[in-house]
Amino acid sequence: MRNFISYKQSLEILEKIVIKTPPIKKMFLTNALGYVIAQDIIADHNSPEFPTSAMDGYAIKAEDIKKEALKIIDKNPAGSVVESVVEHGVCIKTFTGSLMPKGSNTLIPIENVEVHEDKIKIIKEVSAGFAVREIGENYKKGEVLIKKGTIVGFAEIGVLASLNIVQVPVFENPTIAIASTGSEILDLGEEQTNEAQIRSSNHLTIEALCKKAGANTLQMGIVKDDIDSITNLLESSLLKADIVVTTGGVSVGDYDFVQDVIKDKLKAEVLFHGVTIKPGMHILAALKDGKLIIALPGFAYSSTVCAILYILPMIYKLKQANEKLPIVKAKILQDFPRRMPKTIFTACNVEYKEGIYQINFEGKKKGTSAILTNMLENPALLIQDEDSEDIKAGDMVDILLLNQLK
Ligand SMILES: Nc1nc2c(c(=O)[nH]1)N[C@H]1C(S)=C(S)[C@@H](COP(=O)(O)OP(=O)(O)OC[C@H]3O[C@@H](n4cnc5c(N)ncnc54)[C@H](O)[C@@H]3O)O[C@H]1N2
Ligand code: MOO
Repeated sequence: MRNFISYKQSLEILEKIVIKTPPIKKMFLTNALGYVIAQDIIADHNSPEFPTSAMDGYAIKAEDIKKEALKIIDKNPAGSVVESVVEHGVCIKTFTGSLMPKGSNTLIPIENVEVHEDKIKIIKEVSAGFAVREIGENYKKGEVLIKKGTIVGFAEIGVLASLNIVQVPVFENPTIAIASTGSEILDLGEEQTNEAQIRSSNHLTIEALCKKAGANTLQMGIVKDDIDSITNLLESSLLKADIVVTTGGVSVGDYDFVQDVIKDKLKAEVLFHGVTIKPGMHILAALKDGKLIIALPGFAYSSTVCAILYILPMIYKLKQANEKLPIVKAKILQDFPRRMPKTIFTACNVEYKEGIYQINFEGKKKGTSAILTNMLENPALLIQDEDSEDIKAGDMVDILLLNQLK
């Protein structure tokens, strides 16, 4: 008899394991999108470095705001450094992005003045320091701007560019090898020769999930339920990848050989085989030569849910990203009794309405763990803990937002 463990225990085991992490490399800034920053990014200068005008207007001394007229003594376009100094009774025409001229501390916008020949008359006053961007307004020298572990997105690209960081230190993305097992499954385009054959979807669903999470993927192919073929497939996968994912062949059937290969042929260290979750109870995780093997059940919904619950967090861990599964609270719109003493993940529809997430089950099909179409459109997974009560309409529940997976 296998020893089934709880979902929580299975996560704790994976949290603790030590696997080889991919190395750090430098990437050209615009290619770094989606990678994880490998060190804190610290500002090496103040931004702006000098008081800078935030509007088009006239640089003045604040004390002159009530003066009858101020003489325009110079023009100060952005990108040049004006030599003239603002003394009492004068101003310098200054533009958005120009450095404030020496002696000035306030910018009076052009809308607030009347110009008479070489003089301005202030018709609407502003407070001292108006429209002046102070030194370090954006960031100060020594400030940690981007933390190690952050995924590079559009804002990070912009901030790195402003720091003139051309080569960004990032963690190499992990490589996931995906292998599908099953004598009945056919790859895309492969000719069907009997009625019992079905198209394999698992390998492509898992590849899509892994790629979206930023991992490199290797399709290792589809093999029949045969010990030697599965052994070869796993051995070659382990040489090439950080994590090897298989689907099929992990339950109790006569032809479920994946578990035998992992345990008896590869002699891998089994971390767990069997978790009290629905779907995915037969999941097996093992370590071999510092690499992780995760064998998922064959059913399409089971393997997809398990890939989300187990593979994605491992990718985040290997990439060393500060990333978590998007689990939020939602209001459930119908009663939902507890079906079994397991952690259950049920596909539902999610909508953001009246300031909260709301879930319903309209159009969701009931049946086995083969139903992947329940994950189309605006899906989420309702999470029922192992020791939870029956859910009542209107309760706030935990859901995993599938369209917000990284
Ligand atoms: N007597 C028992 N039978 C089953 C049990 C059990 O505890 N006792 N568990 C059931 C559960 S739960 C699951 S989940 C499945 C898992 O079985 P396996 O991991 O061994 O998977 P297979 O038997 O190989 O396949 C299951 C199902 O999925 C289809 N499949 C397989 N590969 C793919 C693929 N790449 N793409 C799409 N679909 C695939 C396969 O044709 C089967 O229909 O076992 C239950 N049985
Ligand atoms: O493990 Mo199965 O995936 O529970 O249906």
